[in-house]
Amino acid sequence: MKGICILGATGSIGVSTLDVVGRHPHLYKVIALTANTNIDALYEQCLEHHPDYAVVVDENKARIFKDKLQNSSIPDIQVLAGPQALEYVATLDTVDSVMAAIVGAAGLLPSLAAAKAGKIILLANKEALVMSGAIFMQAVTESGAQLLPIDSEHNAIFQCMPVGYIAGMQAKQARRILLTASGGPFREMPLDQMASVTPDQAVAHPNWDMGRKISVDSATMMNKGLEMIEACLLFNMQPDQIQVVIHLQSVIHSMVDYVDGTVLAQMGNPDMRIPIAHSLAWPERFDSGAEPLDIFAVRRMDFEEPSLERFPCLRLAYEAIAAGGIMPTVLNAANEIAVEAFLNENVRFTDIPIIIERCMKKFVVTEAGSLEIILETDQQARLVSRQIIEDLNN
Ligand SMILES: NC(=O)C1=CN([C@@H]2O[C@H](COP(=O)(O)OP(=O)(O)OC[C@H]3O[C@@H](n4cnc5c(N)ncnc54)[C@H](OP(=O)(O)O)[C@@H]3O)[C@@H](O)[C@H]2O)C=CC1
Ligand SMILES: CC(=O)[C@@H](O)[C@H](O)COP(=O)(O)O
Ligand SMILES: [Mn+2]
Repeated sequence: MKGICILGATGSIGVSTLDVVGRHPHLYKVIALTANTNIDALYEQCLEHHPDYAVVVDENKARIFKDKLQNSSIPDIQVLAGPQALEYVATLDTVDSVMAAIVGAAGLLPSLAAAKAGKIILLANKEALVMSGAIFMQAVTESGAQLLPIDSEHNAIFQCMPVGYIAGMQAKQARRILLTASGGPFREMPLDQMASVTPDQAVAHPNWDMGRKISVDSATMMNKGLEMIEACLLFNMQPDQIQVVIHLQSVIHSMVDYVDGTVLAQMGNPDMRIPIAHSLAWPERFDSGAEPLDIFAVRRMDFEEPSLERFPCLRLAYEAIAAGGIMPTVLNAANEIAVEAFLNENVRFTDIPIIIERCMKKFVVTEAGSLEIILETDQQARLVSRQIIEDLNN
C-alpha cells in the first residue's frame, strides 16, 4: 500500500484525486490533506479519508479547524498550520506519492521539497514547473524522484511516449508534439466584445470543470502557453517542436509525431480522473470512475490553428521561453496577478496580456540560476504587475 499526500486537496484536482483514491482503498492510504482556507471542505474530506495530517495554511482558519476536530469523531488527526507545514507533510517518510495540486506559485516550495526527497510526484501544478524550470527538473533527476504529469495534455503525451520513457528524457524518435487546446469560451467572440466579458463568462469552460484561475487561463490561452513551456521541460523539446492545435471537442488530449510519420494520440472523455488514475496506477492501470468514451456521440473532431491576435497570451509565452532565463518566471507571476485582478473585477479581460507584456518589458533577461533568484524574481514581477494595474486604473 502506498502513502499519498494531496497538496491542494480541496481544489478541483484534489477532489478528483480523492474520488479516484477512494475507489482503491487497498492500494492507497491517505497520509496528508492540505487546504489554504476552505476548512469546511477539508473537514468533510477528513471524515471520509481519515488522514494522519491535515494542513491549513491560513493560521486563523487552522485554529478554528483544530477546535472543530477536537470536538469531533476524528480528534486524532494532527492539524498543522502555515506554508512550512506543506513541505513537512510532502516529505514525510510515510508518504510515497505527492499530488501537487496547489494552484500557482504557492505550490512551488512543497512540490520542490517532494522532488528533493525523491517522492513520486504527480504534477498538476504547472505554474511551479514553469517558474522554476531547470531547477525543478534537476531536483527530480538528482534525487531519483519519479515525475508523472497530471495535466491532461502532458499525461496524454507521456502515454504516447515509448515504453520505459521517463519525464525529462529526450525521446529521440519523437519529432513533434501536437498540444491540443479547446480555444476556451471566447474562440469565436467578435474581438471588440472581449473587453467587456465578465469573470463568470470567462470561467465557463466549454469542456472542462476546473478551478477559476486555470479557467481564465484557458480563456486567454495562457494555459496553453504555460503548457507549451511545461511540455518543453517535461519532454526535453524545443518550443518549435510544440505545435498548439485547437481541437474543439477535447477528446484527443494531445499527440506525438514520430520520425516515421506515425502520430500517436491519447483519447478519452474530458474527465481529470483519467490522467489522475493513470498516474496513481502507473505502470499498471485501474478504474478511474470516468464514463467510457462514446465515439458515436463524439461524431466528429475539428482542428484549427490558434490566432495570436485573438490570443496574445500564447504569443507572450513563446516570447518568454525564447528569451529564457528568468522570463518564464516573470510571465507566470505577471499572469497570476493579472488574472487575480480580473477575477476581482479590477481590470478588464483584455488588460491581462497588456499587464503581462508591460511587466516582461521591465525585466532584463538574466540566468535563473538558483531558487533564490527565482523566488526574488517572482516577488519583483508581482510588485511590478501591481504597479502596472494601478497605473492602468488611474
Ligand atoms: N482543475 C483542472 O482540471 C486542472 C488543473 N490543473 C492545475 O492544477 C492546479 C490546481 O488547479 P485546480 O484544482 O483547478 O485549482 P483550485 O482553485 O480548484 O484549487 C486550488 C487548491 O490550492 C489550494 N491553495 C490555493 N492557494 C493556496 C496557497 N496560497 N497555499 C496553499 N494552498 C493553496 C486551495 O485551497 P482552498 O480550497 O483552501 O482555497 C485548493 O486546495 C493548477 O496549477 C492548475 O493549473 C491542471 C490541469 C487540469
Ligand atoms: C484539463 C486540462 O488539462 C486543462 O489544462 C485543459 O486543457 C484546459 O483546457 P484548454 O485546452 O482550453 O486550455
Ligand atoms: Mn491541460
